[in-house]
Amino acid sequence: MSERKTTDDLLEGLDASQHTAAVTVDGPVRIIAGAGAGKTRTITHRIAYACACQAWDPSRTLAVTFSVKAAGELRSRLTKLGVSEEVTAATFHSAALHQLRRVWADITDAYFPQVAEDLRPFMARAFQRVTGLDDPDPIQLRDLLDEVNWTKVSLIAPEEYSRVCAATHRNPPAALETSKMADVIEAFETEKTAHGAIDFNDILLMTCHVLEEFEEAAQKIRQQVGWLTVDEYQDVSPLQHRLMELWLNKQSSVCVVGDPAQTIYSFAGASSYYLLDFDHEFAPVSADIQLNTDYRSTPQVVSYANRILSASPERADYLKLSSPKEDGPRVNCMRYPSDMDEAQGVVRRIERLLSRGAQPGQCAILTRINAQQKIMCTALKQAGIHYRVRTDNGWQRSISAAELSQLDSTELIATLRGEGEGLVTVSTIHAAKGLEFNHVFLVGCSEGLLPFGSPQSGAALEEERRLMYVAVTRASESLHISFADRKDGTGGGQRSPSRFV
Ligand SMILES: Nc1ncnc2c1ncn2[C@@H]1O[C@H](COP(=O)(O)OP(=O)(O)OP(=O)(O)O)[C@@H](O)[C@H]1O
Repeated sequence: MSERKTTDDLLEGLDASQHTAAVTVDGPVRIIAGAGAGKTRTITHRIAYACACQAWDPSRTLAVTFSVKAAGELRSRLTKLGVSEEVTAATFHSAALHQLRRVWADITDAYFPQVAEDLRPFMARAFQRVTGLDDPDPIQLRDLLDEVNWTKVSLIAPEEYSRVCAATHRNPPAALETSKMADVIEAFETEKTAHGAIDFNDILLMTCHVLEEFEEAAQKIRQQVGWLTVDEYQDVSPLQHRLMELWLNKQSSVCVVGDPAQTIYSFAGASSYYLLDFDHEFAPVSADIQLNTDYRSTPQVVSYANRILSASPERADYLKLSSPKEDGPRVNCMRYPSDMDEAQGVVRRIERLLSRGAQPGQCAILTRINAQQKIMCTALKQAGIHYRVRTDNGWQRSISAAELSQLDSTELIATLRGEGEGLVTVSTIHAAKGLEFNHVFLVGCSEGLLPFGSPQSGAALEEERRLMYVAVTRASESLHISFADRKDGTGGGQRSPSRFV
C-alpha cells in the first residue's frame, strides 16, 4: 500500500464538480459522468476521502462494477490512494458469490453448488427433452442461452414468459413457440439442479433469496454493505437493481455513477432507467452531480462525439461534453473501394504513426462485430505488425477465473502487469468500453454495419448510436473513421456511409 494520504491530498487534482462529489459522503449521491470525465477518479477519491476522514468504516465499504477488468482498476487506484485493503471493490457477481459462501453453512447443510462456466451441455439437453429434436446448432444454442439470461436478469419467471413476449412482440430463438421456450427455460433449470450446478445469474438470484428469507444471514451480509458505490450504473439490470435494494434495505448511503449515453447492453437486459430515475427513487438526494469535462479527448474528437448524440431523440438525457485539451488533428474520414483496401489503408496509417514515434499499444482498430476482425488481422500480419484481439464473448467478464477455479486469472495478471504495450489492439466496440487509446481507427462505418442491420428508428437504432459514441470517445488524440463501398472490389451491393458519420 502507498503512504498514508491526508484528506487534503485526496481532494487534490479534482475539479469543482468532482470535489463536490467527493466531499458529499452522506446520503444518496448520483454522478452522471460523460466519457473521459473522470468518474473512476471521482469515485475512488470519494471512497478514499470518506474512509480517511472516518466517515466510513473501510471494512463495511463496498464498490461494485460490472467487469473483472473494471473491478481490478478500482482496486489498483484505491490502493494508490492508500485505502485500506478492507474496502471491497468487486464485480456484482464476485461480491454476491463471496457473501453467499460466507453465510452458506448457516442456512443449509448442502454442498455449495458449482458455478458452471459452460452452460451449453445443460441447454442442449433441455432443448432435446422439450422439443424431441436433435442438438441445437451452435448459433441456436448461443441464442437460447442469451434468451434464458435475458429472462433471468429481467426477473421474468418462465410462467410469465409468453405474456411478456406477446406484449413486447418478442420472438423466441430457434423458431420456438413462446410456450415451448418457457418449457426449455424450466428444463434448463432442472438440468442444472440435477448436476449441482448454478450459473452466474443464480449467484445474484440466490443472494437476493437469502436477503429476503433468512434474517440472520441477511444481517451478516448487510453488515458488510454500510456504504455502497455502484459504478457503470447505466448498465444495471432489474436483477442487479433488486440485489442493490436488498443490500441497502432502505438505508441511503449509496452513490451511483454512470453515463446514459454509454448504455450498450440493453439487448442483454441493462437499462439506464434506474440511473435516470435515481433522483426520484432515492429522493431526497444529497448531491446530483454532472461531470461533463472530457479530460481524455481533443476538442475535435469531443465535438464529433457530441454531434453523434445531438441527432438522437433521447439527446435530452445525454450530457454535452467539453474538452480542456489543446486542439488535435481533425477527425479523418476515409472511403475505400473494398474491405481489403480499407484494412490495408488503416494499416498504412498505423505504420505511419509508428514511424513517427507512436507505440503500437497506443493504437486500436475498433469493429462493430467479431467477423470484421479477420481481414484487419490479415492486413496487420502482412505488414509485420503485432497485435492482440479482444472479441465479444457475449458478456462482459463478470467473474474472474480465480473465483471459478481458485487459480490465478492469467488475463487479470497480464492486464495488471501492463502487458500488451507493444501490440496494436483489434477490438469490438463492446470489448473496448472503458479503455482509451491515443489513436483510434473505427472501421466499417457504413449502413448495415454501424448501425448494425440498419434499424430505421427506435431502441435498436439508439443503442447503435450509443455504440458509435462509445467507440469515438475511446480516442484521446486522433480519430480515423472509415468504410468500404463493397465487401470486395467487384461483388456485393454498394454500401452507403453510416448515418452517424
Ligand atoms: N480533474 C481532472 N484533471 C485532469 N485530468 C483528469 C481529471 N479527471 C480525470 N482526468 C483524466 O481523464 C481521464 C479519464 O479519467 P477516468 O479514467 O477516471 O475516466 P472515466 O470517466 O472513468 O472514463 P470512461 O467512463 O470514459 O471510461 C484520465 O486520463 C484521467 O487522469
